[in-house]
Amino acid sequence: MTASRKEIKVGILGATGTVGQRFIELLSTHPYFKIHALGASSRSAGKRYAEVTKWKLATTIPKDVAEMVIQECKPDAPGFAECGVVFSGLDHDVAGEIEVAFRAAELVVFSNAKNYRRDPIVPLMVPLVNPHHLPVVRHQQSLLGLKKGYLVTNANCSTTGLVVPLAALEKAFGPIKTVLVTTLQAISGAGYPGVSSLDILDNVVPHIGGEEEKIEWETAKILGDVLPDSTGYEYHAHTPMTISATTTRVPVIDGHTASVSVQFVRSPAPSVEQVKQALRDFTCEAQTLGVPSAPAQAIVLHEAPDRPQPRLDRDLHNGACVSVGRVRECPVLDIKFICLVDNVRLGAATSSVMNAEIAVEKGYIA
Ligand SMILES: NC(=O)C1=CN([C@@H]2O[C@H](COP(=O)(O)OP(=O)(O)OC[C@H]3O[C@@H](n4cnc5c(N)ncnc54)[C@H](OP(=O)(O)O)[C@@H]3O)[C@@H](O)[C@H]2O)C=CC1
Ligand SMILES: N[C@@H](CC(=O)OP(=O)(O)O)C(=O)O
Repeated sequence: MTASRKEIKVGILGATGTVGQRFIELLSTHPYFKIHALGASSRSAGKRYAEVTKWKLATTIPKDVAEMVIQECKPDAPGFAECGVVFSGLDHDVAGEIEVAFRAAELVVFSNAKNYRRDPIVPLMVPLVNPHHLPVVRHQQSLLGLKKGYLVTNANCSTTGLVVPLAALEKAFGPIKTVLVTTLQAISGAGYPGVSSLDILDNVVPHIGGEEEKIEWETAKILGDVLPDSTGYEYHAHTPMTISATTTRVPVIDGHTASVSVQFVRSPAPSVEQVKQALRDFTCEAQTLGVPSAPAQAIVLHEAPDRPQPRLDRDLHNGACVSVGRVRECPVLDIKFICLVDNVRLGAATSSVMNAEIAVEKGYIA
């Protein structure tokens, strides 16, 4: 379906960072996206990618990328104007102004940063859950007087790992009423150099600034509906969902784990076996569209009592799925389970790439 697509040139903003490096890795072997322009801060601009990037992946820097010269993050910097898609892994301190400048220059931007996730005309899209939110970009364009440019964001990495199993459960059993979630988040979530080794080794840090609030409100937007005229979103409006999140940082390099308890609106609640079956059976639009980065299985259900584990399970389906295990009855709510997401792949770069692939497949990228 996608093998015959013509090449689309892409740019990467924040190309030197933690998320930027995953973009490079994923896009350097992509069937039709072709890395064409790289942007980072003025500290890096004008220099060769390999010269300034503290490459932290086990793979080597792709040869042609290593030699590329990094540009300033300006839409008129060499290369960006020719790009059909610009991916952003920019620090949130600077993402706000830069991303809207690229959009104003009629470029299509897929961002990881938190800045515009709450914007009522910007899709907050988790590719395994809500590609049906994409049509709101047409309203975004008409409000801003744009013909081609628009902005789509993906979710916070912990939110992403949570909403995939929640979406599967809502699809099978109807609305969820209450969610309690406690995360154990990897250090790569804080970017590079991130959390100091003296803070995180032999330790658990029970606070990640702003993270709990993001999980709580983002989930409601993602699991909500598009308004009938595609001019915005309803935040899980028919049946308000109460979510309480606690977030912690743990000494894991990649992979955010979460302990989740849910209560359904319906009573009696589904059994543990029914919940497991619904998680196993979950399929999503990214898979039916057949986009190149879609995992063969969106949710991998683990039966072993000690799985999922970040070190053992984060690489499943190239980091593009969510692992779920330890599904059991909850004596307080209805059901509880553990889930795991690769925070830098499905939690960040893979979601942006898959979102853009979905946009290509649905005709939103020329
Ligand atoms: N890490 C993760 O698991 C996740 C991260 N995110 C989000 O993705 C984004 C990137 O995160 P991450 O890769 O971890 O961050 P890093 O700190 O590792 O990388 C930040 C990038 O932003 C660039 N940058 C910094 N300042 C400027 C500037 N003034 N102008 C232009 N570019 C600049 C840096 O370039 P230079 O090297 O030149 O300084 C670098 O490429 C953030 O918004 C983050 O919140 C979202 C989900 C998960
Ligand atoms: N805060 C997340 C990563 C992140 O950057 O999130 P956000 O994109 O929502 O700011 C973590 O530390 O693991």
